[in-house]
Amino acid sequence: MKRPEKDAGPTTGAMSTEGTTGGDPQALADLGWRTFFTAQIADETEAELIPVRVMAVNRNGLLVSGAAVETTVPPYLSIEGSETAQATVGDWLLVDPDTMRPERLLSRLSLFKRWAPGKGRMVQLIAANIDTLFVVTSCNLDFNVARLERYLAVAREADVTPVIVLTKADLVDDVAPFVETAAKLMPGLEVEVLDARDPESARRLLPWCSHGRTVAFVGSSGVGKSTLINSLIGSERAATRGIRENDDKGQHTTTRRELYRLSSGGWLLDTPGMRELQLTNVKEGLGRVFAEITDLAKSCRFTDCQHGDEPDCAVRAAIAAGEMDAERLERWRKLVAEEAENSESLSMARQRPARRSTARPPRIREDTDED
Ligand SMILES: Nc1nc2c(ncn2[C@@H]2O[C@H](COP(=O)(O)OP(=O)(O)OP(=O)(O)O)[C@@H](O)[C@H]2O)c(=O)[nH]1
Ligand SMILES: [Zn+2]
Repeated sequence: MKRPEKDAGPTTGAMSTEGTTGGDPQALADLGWRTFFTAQIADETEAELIPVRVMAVNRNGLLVSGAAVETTVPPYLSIEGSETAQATVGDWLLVDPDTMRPERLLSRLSLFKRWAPGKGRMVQLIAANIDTLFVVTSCNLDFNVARLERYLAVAREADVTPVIVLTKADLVDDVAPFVETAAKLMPGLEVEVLDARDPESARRLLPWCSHGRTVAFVGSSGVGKSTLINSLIGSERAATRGIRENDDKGQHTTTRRELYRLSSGGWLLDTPGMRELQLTNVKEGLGRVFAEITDLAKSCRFTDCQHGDEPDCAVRAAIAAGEMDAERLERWRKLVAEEAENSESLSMARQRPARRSTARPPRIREDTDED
């Protein structure tokens, strides 16, 4: 199926919502609705349904918001056995206005998921319809290009635009080498550098956090994510503290994952799953991050060239000519190997349990509090 065009750019202003009857178009646009979703409404019957966004996944249902609607609806379960069979936080659903049952899950702009081994668990959905992933690292000890490339690959695999955020700019004499190194890690990559403690400097992230846009943060502990999030959430900062305190004490929380409103009109998706993004099944993402290697490899003599000692290797020729960094190739090699090993060990772990009938759809499981 051909996907409708996504709306482009971080600073896109008003988003069209014509074609829905789910209430005030502006209220829907505020929640992140855009033409990509409108275009999926098939017919008049579907136009009668109410579009709602999943704000949190609870044990007993989905907390959803729409235009003048905020309620809990039963879990969405489709008969199709695929990753579209369940709704996750950030998803858009069409619900029946009379029964308030979810009737349809709309195609996603992006999807973070992870593969889990054992007990028939396969795909765990983490979050849908995130526009921007802020990959946070500090301009000091935490700065590690291979780790950044790993996050970038996971973001690109999920169809999310990553933005590198370099914090602790105040602790180094010269930020230029960090910015320069980071910017080269992926074609078109944007890099922001700031002191996360300064609320004025956190404003640098606002272009991605405008009305209806959804963002998430990843990065090692202590790099400044919470500090930045508190600046962006503004008056609603207590909400974030709330989940953190609950998580830290391991308390049972009914809404473990949620979308938070940012003072700029955007949404922050902050979930434990986001903080544990893994390098599995991200072959395509790696190809996009290391686009120059993927491109050069097309000119290697052998289609399966490993860019080692094969003759007529275009990648090694580029390194010899000083057009490419040998260390970059080395990191690519390691990440590809790591990705293959992780993905392989997961698929082995999945095959180990007694085989089920092939007629049965793959099981999809949300990550719940037992994890
Ligand atoms: N000097 C300086 N300190 C910072 C900056 N950003 C964060 N810090 C400090 O670093 C410490 C850790 O910041 P947090 O915002 O808690 O880091 P985090 O990424 O949320 O860490 P986790 O919650 O463990 O994931 C705090 O004491 C912050 O005040 C910065 O840009 N400059
Ligand atoms: Zn080659």
